[in-house]
Amino acid sequence: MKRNLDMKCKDNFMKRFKYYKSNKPEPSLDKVVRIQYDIPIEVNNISNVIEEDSRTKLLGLRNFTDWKTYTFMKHTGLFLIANPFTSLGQRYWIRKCLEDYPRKPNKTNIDIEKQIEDWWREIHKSDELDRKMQKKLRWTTLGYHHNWDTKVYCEKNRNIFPSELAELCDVVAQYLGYTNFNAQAAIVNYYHMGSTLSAHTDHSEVNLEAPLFSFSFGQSAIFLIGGQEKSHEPSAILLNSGDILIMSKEARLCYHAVPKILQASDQPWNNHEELIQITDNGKTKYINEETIIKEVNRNIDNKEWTQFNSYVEESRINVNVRQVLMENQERLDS
Ligand SMILES: O=C(O)CCC(=O)C(=O)O
Ligand SMILES: [Fe+2]
Repeated sequence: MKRNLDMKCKDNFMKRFKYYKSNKPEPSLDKVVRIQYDIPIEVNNISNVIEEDSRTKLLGLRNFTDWKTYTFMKHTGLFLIANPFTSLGQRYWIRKCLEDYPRKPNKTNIDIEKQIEDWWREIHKSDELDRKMQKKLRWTTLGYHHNWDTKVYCEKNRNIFPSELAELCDVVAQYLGYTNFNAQAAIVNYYHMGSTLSAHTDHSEVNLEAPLFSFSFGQSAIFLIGGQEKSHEPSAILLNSGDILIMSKEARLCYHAVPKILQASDQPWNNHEELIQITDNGKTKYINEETIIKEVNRNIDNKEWTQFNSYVEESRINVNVRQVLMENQERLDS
């Protein structure tokens, strides 16, 4: 009994999780690392001088020179790129996560209850939005589908990974000096205002050396990251729309969680000066240029954008991308 109590006391992660999850009383944000306002003492602003990549424009990103990148003193291998997306870029990615990614053959949490071919179309098929079905979507998996029971990936449970998301990860990986990153699996998480994600580590991938890329859109979140044991006191970081978090090296296998979703202080997806048409731009690795130009630019039209806007006004979307295989490995069974 006593031992049990001691063990529980050592779970500093859980203690923090409960503190930030609480609604009554609301947690203080004083100790949350918030890079939005000024540079807190816990982080270092690193400047990465790297040649521009012509693909940034196509993917809704600003030029590398405008990116603000931070490392964390207490968390080696953890990087935060503060929203490098333009407003139009955010709109494009939010729309992809809602309209395209939950579509079959991709898997969603709704599958066990009902197979829905096209979730976004389904919830909008009558004049009135199906709010119940809208709220039901909690995750979608892409590429190698994460198996939530066995935690094992397999070839039979794999679909083509979206080319635009592979291209986006390739650009961010190159920016950080990872020249061989290959996006092969993703979980898209959908959070509503009361949603949480409990403490876990992501260790199903064969390749645990490759970094993990996490993109956040819509409402904000308190993100907790600790060490490889739950006894480590975690840090709380505010993640805003457009932020990219990279878990690499020591941070790759650390416990993390989302105890709270917070109302965003602004809407970077609705900054009208940044809704500027993109044009032809040079070499790409995976995507078809014409397609992406068309798909990005149609979001300038506020009418086309309305339904997606309503969704992100009360939800957060997180896209969590991993490389599964070792370098030069083509399949799990090879
Ligand atoms: O929503 C987040 O920021 C984290 C999601 C996550 O950790 C995961 O999908 O494994
Ligand atoms: Fe995770």
